[in-house]
This record gives sequence, structure tokens and C-alpha cells, in this order.
Amino acid sequence: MKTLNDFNFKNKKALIRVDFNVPLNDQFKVTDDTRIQSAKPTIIKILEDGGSCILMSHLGRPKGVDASFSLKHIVDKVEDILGVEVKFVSNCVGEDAINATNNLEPGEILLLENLRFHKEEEAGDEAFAQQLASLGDIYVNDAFGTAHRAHASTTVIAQFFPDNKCFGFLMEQEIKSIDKVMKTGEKPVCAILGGAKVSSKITIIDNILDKIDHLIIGGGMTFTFIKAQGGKVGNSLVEDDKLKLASEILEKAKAKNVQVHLPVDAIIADAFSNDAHTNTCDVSNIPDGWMGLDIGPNTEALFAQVIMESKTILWNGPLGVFEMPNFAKGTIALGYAISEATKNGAFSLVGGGDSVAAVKQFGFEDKVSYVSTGGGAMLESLEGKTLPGIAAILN
Ligand SMILES: Nc1ncnc2c1ncn2[C@@H]1O[C@H](COP(=O)(O)OP(=O)(O)O)[C@@H](O)[C@H]1O
Ligand SMILES: O=C(OP(=O)(O)O)[C@H](O)COP(=O)(O)O
Repeated sequence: MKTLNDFNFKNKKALIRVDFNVPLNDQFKVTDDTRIQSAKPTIIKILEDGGSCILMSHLGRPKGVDASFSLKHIVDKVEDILGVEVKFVSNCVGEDAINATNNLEPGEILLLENLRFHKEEEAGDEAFAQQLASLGDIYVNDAFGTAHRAHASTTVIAQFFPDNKCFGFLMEQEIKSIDKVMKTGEKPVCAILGGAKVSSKITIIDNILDKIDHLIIGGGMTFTFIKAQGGKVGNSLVEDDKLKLASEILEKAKAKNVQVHLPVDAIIADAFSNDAHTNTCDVSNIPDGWMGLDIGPNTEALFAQVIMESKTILWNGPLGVFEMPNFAKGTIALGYAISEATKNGAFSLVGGGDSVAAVKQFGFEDKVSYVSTGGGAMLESLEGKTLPGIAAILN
């Protein structure tokens, strides 16, 4: 695996694919700068070597040129974080981009305009990729969040740098963290899967059963499993067409010696609302008209015990409807247990859009071993897929 440390960037122009697809508010201010912060070590290493950085990214999903998706909105934030002036060019290819990169001196940074202003980016157009490639000497892919997209700047471009391409530090860290869970994790390995639907997590469950000792299931997925075992789930979220599949997963887990931990009690509500009436009950005996929106206190204790005994922990998917304060307690309790286990020496990885949002919202970000910068990219990795952005560097 070629990484930044295999190169010296002195007098070289590094063409770096970053994922600066960050959330902006109505005033076009960055509301979460994690992805910019995460790219900093790569950029600083190249500058310290005596090279220059050409940063390319997408922002949002614009249909053609659209000023509200311009990367110029984030220039100030990138400058603040890097502590270095950031030049900006209003097109990622063409004469302006060529001139700006030709004039770039060692120690300087240039940010190119949104790659997705050109439809060729998402189409993976080879000629467009070649135009981008002509701007730099060494291609660095540090965009883990976009590594599941086979786009021009993430994948197709790599062929134009047969000997001069590598992963950035962020990408390296993401790959190593996933490997720590999926390949080299110290036992017992525990995966906690929550979130809304069995159907969106099934490929992950299938892929990880061979690698884990404990599987904790929570969130909305719970009730398909409980119903499959003959429980009464009231109006809870259930995928009736997945009942057989849920039973099969439980059997498969048993055959592979994976201990499955399902909730034993639930916080129930009489409506999908933070203002609904609530109660606590046996997870297999939810009255009609009520739905389970969080794990109950006995489940919290049970799950915490499994987590505290684990040496490697993977967490994907909230345990309840954490967006509503009345149903966030289980997710918070779990975040706390994972933090404690991490303090005691376990390795913990959190991935997936909503799980990462929950971890940040409840202040566990610095208390777990690693929080992925990728939503979709992380989920696809856990499903066992080879991400095109990673494969392009390895090939
Ligand atoms: N008991 C539940 N009933 C309905 N929805 C739930 C329940 N528990 C969690 N959820 C919802 O699941 C969603 C997250 O699921 P998902 O997208 O699969 O997670 P991730 O993005 O981390 O992979 C959240 O919006 C949360 O409110
Ligand atoms: O934010 C991203 O994905 P994510 O929301 O799944 O983490 C990436 O920048 C990829 O963006 P895309 O899903 O528009 O290709």
C-alpha cells in the first residue's frame, strides 16, 4: 500500500483528491469542519516536504454550475484550519486551472472549483480525468468519504499516475481502522448494529458474521427479529417481508458461534413523536397502538456488559430514535459504555452517517478510538465491497 511517506514532495505539485463535501448553513458557513480538519496532516506533510498542494473536491450534488455549491464558500475555513493562504480558481479544468497550477510555488495551496460542475466527473469521463491529471505531478487520494464513487477524480484519474499515486494519511487511517475490526481485531470482537431497517443492514450482517464473537442488535431493526421469534411488537417498525431473513440470520449466527444479543425491554410510545406518552415494557410484549422507539434500562445494562467485555468494537446505527430527546437515552448509554471500554484498552470504530452524527451530538467523538469520515463509504466497506477509490491506488 503506497502512502505519503513513500514520496518526497520537494518541488512537486501534489494533486490531492479531498472530500470537502461539508455541510453549509443558509449563510454558506461550514457547520461541521471534520472533513477539512481530517485532511490537514496530508496537506501539511506535503508543504513541509517543500511541495505544493492542488486540492480538488466536490460539494453537494449540483446539476451543472451552481453558485450555491461553489467551493469558494469554504476557502476561509480551509485557511483557518491550515493556517496557510489558500488560492482559489473558479474552474477545475481549462485555461484558468492550468495557469493557476503553473504559477503555484512550493509551499502554496490551490483549491479548485467544485468538480461536479462538470458532468464528466460523475460519469468517470477519461478525457476529463486526463485534464485533471495534467495539473499535478503526484496524485494523492485522501477522500475516504467519496471512495465508493467510481468518478473521474477518485478512480479514473489514477491510471495517469502509474508510479506516482498514493493514499493520504486520512485514507490510510480509515483503511487501517476497518482492517483492525475486520481482519486483525483482538477478540472478543463485538458489532453493534442499529438504525432503521434490516434491509439496509443485511449485507453488513452477512459479511461480518465470520469476523465477530458478539452481535448486538438495536434500533428499529430489533422488531423484525422479535416478531420473527413470535414476539408481539405493536406498531413498531417491522419489515414483514424480512421475517424469514431475520430467522435465517439468527440461525446462521448460531452456526458460526456468534452470540446474538437482542433487546429485552423497550421504551414505547403511543405516537412517533417526542411528545407522545411513553412507557417501558418487555420487548416481546408491546401493546397494540404502541411502538418501541428506544431500548429499555435492562437492555442498556445487558448491552453495556457485553461491550465492557469486548476488545474490539464496531458501532453502526443508533439504538433508538436519538433525534428525539425522549428516545436518545439508549444511544447515549451505549456511547458511554463504548467510551469506557475504549478507556480500558478496547479498539472502537464508529461508522455510518447517523451513528457518527449521534456520537458527535452526544460528545463521544474523542472517547472512541476512531470515527469514520465516510457514511456510504464506510457502510460499503463493512459490506465487504472493494471501494473503487481504494482499488485504483492499489492497482
Ligand atoms: N426504534 C426505532 N424505530 C424507528 N426508527 C428508529 C428506531 N431506532 C432508530 N431509528 C432510526 O434509525 C435511523 C438511523 O438508521 P441508519 O440510517 O440505518 O443509521 P446509519 O446512518 O448510522 O447507518 C435514525 O434516524 C433513527 O431515528
Ligand atoms: O458525503 C458523502 O457521502 P456520505 O453522506 O455517505 O458520507 C460523500 O462526500 C459522497 O457524496 P455523494 O453521496 O454525493 O457521492
